Amino acid sequence: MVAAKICGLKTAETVDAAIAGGAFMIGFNFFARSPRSLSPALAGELGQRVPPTIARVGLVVDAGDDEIAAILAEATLDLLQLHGHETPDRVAAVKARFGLPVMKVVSVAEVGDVAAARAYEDVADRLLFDTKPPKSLANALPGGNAISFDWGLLKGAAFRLPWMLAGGLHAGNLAEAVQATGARAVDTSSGVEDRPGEKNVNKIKEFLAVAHSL
Ligand SMILES: O=C(O)c1ccccc1N[C@@H]1O[C@H](COP(=O)(O)O)[C@@H](O)[C@H]1O
Repeated sequence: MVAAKICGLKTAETVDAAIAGGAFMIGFNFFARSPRSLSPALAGELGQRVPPTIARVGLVVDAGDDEIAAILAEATLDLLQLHGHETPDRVAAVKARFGLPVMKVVSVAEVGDVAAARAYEDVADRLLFDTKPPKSLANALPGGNAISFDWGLLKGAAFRLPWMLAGGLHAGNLAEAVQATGARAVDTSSGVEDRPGEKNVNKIKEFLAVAHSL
């Protein structure tokens, strides 16, 4: 069984689908430019539907302390996903200031990017490997672009922290991605949508069923 996180949820119906399907984490996106972003107040409300066995993850991108504090004032979160260019020192500072575990996203395009994850092994609680947004993609988001990276780059890699795979994952490519990387946890956002920001409960269900079959 591969553990799965469903990210970018912003309705009760889709949160309930992720819970019913057995997601081990659900993600709320606070990056304002994303079609998946929601207000801290709505995340707080939706988070109350989530049982304590499932982690509520808050996704932020290069957020300052004030922004994170404003989110946490309205939404109870169990984990912060830092999806920007946060340095190891910044990761350590966020953990110390807010007392929450941190998952650092490492953006991957080439083998050196995977090696760069080592710098976070002493400060983060988890790593998440996602596709580096291609320069050729106008208005690319820092993540959530439905693009996979070369999974072979992770083959045989071992880390001192639990890690997850993300980037363009959907029910149709999940088995191959897991086989290629050895990932035991995966994350998706656009792979369970009909269009950017619009999740489909059947796709959520299907993605989770495939993950749990692996
Ligand atoms: O989904 C977004 O809009 C987003 C915006 C800014 C940073 C990260 C974002 N999404 C995260 O990116 C990965 C991969 O997403 P996808 O499956 O390729 O759509 C995942 O962690 C998303 O939560």
